[in-house]
Amino acid sequence: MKLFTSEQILKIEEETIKIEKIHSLNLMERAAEALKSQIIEDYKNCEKVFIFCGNGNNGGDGFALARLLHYEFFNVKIFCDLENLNFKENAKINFNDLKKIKDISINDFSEVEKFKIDKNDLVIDALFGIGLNRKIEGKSGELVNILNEINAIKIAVDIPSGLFSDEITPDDFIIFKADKTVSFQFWKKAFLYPETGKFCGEIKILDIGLSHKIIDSEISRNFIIDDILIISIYKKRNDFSNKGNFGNSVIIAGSHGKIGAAVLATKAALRSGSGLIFTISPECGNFILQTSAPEAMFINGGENHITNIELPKNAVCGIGPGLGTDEETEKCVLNFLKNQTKPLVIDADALNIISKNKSILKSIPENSILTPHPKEFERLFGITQNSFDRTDLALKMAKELKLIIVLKDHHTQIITPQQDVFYNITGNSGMAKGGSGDVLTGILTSLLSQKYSSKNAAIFGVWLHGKAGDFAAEKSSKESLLPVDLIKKIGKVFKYIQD
Ligand SMILES: NC(=O)C1=CN([C@@H]2O[C@H](COP(=O)(O)OP(=O)(O)OC[C@H]3O[C@@H](n4cnc5c(N)ncnc54)[C@H](OP(=O)(O)O)[C@@H]3O)[C@@H](O)[C@H]2O)[C@H](O)CC1
Ligand SMILES: [K+]
Repeated sequence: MKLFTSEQILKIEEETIKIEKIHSLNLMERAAEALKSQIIEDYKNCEKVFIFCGNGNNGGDGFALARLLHYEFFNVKIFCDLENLNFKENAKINFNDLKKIKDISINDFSEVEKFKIDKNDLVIDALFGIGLNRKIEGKSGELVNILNEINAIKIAVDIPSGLFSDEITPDDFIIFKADKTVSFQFWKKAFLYPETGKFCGEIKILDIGLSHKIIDSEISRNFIIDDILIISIYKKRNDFSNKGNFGNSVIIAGSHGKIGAAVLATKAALRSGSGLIFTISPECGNFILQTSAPEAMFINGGENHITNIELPKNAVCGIGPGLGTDEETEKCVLNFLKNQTKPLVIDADALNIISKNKSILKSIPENSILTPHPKEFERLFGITQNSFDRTDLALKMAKELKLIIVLKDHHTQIITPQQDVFYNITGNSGMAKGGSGDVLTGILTSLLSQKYSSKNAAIFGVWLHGKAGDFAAEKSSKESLLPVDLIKKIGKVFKYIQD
């Protein structure tokens, strides 16, 4: 799914109106209908609904929703700025329609504290949408501050009021804190970054029937990884095949005390479809690896840490988990990287070694996949002001070095040398634990060895890793989820794609 800026969304909206020969009011009605259905689905037993409306089209959505919910027997109360009824056209039409319904009370923002709002009531924010262009101040600002203190179920229409859709919102802005954001047709960039996403709660995207023809022709370099994209990437296994058809994955990982990282990466690679798996690890891990992952072949790379890397034929490598940064390992890894010609997966301590020897970056084979978490990224490429800027710097580095950067975060991004950004929306906070990254390295190496392009391996692997985490968390809980649980769910994810 493409990710658009607010300007592009407006354009798509206008062109849909033109080619479908409809009035913009129809789109507002569709939006309100979709909102109503979602609220009935999620909160049908909720009695009181408090809707707060601004003067633009976001407010118009709120007025139209109030009318529709009233006809569904909800007790609806509307709040707007009665001292400034300077509405945009469609908001005005819906406001006037609402005034005709005598059972809906219309109140001024300043009256909110006269009402008893219960924890099971709905507070709906339709103050500002993607048209926000400055800080919320004055009466609306005071209102948002009050709403943020109320204990109720809080829903934002399209985007929490006060957030910019496409860029970082300054720290001093007043922003509605939603439990759920019900947004129209597209994800917005603000939902995907930690600084702004924390205001959005759960995200629900509603189809309001904007023209697919227009959406397809509108160019974007930003994408949400959805099931449609994954199905288009997934390569069905040919029945007439043998282990030689699915590549040789080589996991280069582990050191004394960190053999677990090698085990996790190896097991994840085994579960992700590669034909043969080799693990290059120090001798101290031999018994552990052979016992816990007997399907993989052990190659001795040193005594207690890796000092020597000898690859089998046709190897596709993933290097880094648990290597440590011993001087000998550092020398060995740098020498190894210098001599590679095929794309490989580079993670964890291999990234830390590169950070200390940045000149090696230029020798890394094109289209290799680097998987830094924010700290590793900072060590590699420098500090940025915020996570939006981090994406920009990653784009620059991916282009300059011709590498795929997997920027690990709550919504991990896959950044390509061609300057595309793919945002992942699978995964959960239960995966924020040591060892999860090792599992990802195993999956990515395995996919790369099966001849997925680097870009597709990164997109597919990151999505698969998150989806496995979601399946695992469903079964137990985020707290108790372990990286080994992800590995156990990889099979279920493949089954999900095939069905
Ligand atoms: N995407 C779609 O296809 C549809 C979207 N809908 C809804 O429409 C809003 C966007 O509506 P819009 O009217 O463009 O914008 P807002 O409602 O967000 O804001 C209205 C105006 O408010 C002014 N503004 C901006 N920031 C502030 C502020 N901090 N304080 C006060 N006023 C502010 C600004 O006007 P100015 O002239 O003052 O600059 C805005 O124009 C979208 O989010 C959806 O909810 C449709 O209903 C369905 C189709
Ligand atoms: K809003």
